[in-house]
Amino acid sequence: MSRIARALTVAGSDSGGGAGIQADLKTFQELNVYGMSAITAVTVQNTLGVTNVYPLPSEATSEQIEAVGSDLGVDALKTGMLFSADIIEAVADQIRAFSWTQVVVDPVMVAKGGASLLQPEAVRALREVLLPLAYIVTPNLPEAEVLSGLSIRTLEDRREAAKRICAYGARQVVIKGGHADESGDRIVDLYYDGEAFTELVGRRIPTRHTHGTGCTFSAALTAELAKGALALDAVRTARAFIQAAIEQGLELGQGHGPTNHFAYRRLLGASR
Ligand SMILES: Nc1ncnc2c1ncn2[C@@H]1O[C@H](COP(=O)(O)OP(=O)(O)OP(=O)(O)O)[C@@H](O)[C@H]1O
Ligand SMILES: Cc1ncc(CO)c(N)n1
Repeated sequence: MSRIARALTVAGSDSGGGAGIQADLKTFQELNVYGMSAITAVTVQNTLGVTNVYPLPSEATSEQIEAVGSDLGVDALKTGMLFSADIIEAVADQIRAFSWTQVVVDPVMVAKGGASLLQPEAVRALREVLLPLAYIVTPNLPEAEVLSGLSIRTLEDRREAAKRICAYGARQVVIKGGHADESGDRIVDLYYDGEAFTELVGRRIPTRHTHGTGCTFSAALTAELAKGALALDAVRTARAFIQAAIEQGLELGQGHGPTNHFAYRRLLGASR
């Protein structure tokens, strides 16, 4: 039997189970990848929002990465909520020490309800220390504005922002369109590989249950890279995964509920 692909998530814990480490591990499992985690912070969170954040010392994250990297091995990893510049530096040191290249950076900054998941003074470290190590970076529109320093209104602005983000050293970027024009009936995620743009157009699903969409999308992308997929193929699968997960929502909680991490498996089962 060939060895199972292994993915690591370096992110925060979401007690509500829809985002963060929990969403990542569920997604890895659904895509037949062995999942591991290095926790950066514990959030007190449900579908109504984040009520507290308890960051871990950066050594705790660093040691978790070292423990799994030196023993189980990592084919691809993603970063999510990193919270502080110290944690970003520690994660970057480990990525360099292991010479990992299949690195997805989801530059998580703010939770849906507005709680800060990244200290403002850590943005610079994210841009200057982590982006150069990223194989693919997956900002939403507000995050792309912060990283690029541009205000993004049109698709042309998005292209310019993607170019600037790649200029910081990221190999490829996907600027996600979830936050664009809420009334439109389509969503465009823009992929840029440093040379060419690809627009991934999908149907916007009218729902408030979109908690953890970004985490789930970047986790699916990481799982596909761990299995050896090419970048654009991995992006397409991740889109299909999140589309199904939003479409077949679970209707849980009183606020922004989680997506359905089982949905893609059911979709594949139905097409067989
Ligand atoms: N209502 C929707 N219908 C269909 N696809 C969606 C919808 N909302 C988001 N997506 C898709 O989900 C993925 C994540 O996009 P989004 O812009 O919501 O990320 P995010 O803001 O980082 O998410 P979060 O911070 O909640 O984890 C993208 O591929 C996007 O196209
Ligand atoms: C722990 C955590 N990471 C990321 C997000 C962004 O969705 C969240 N809400 N919580």
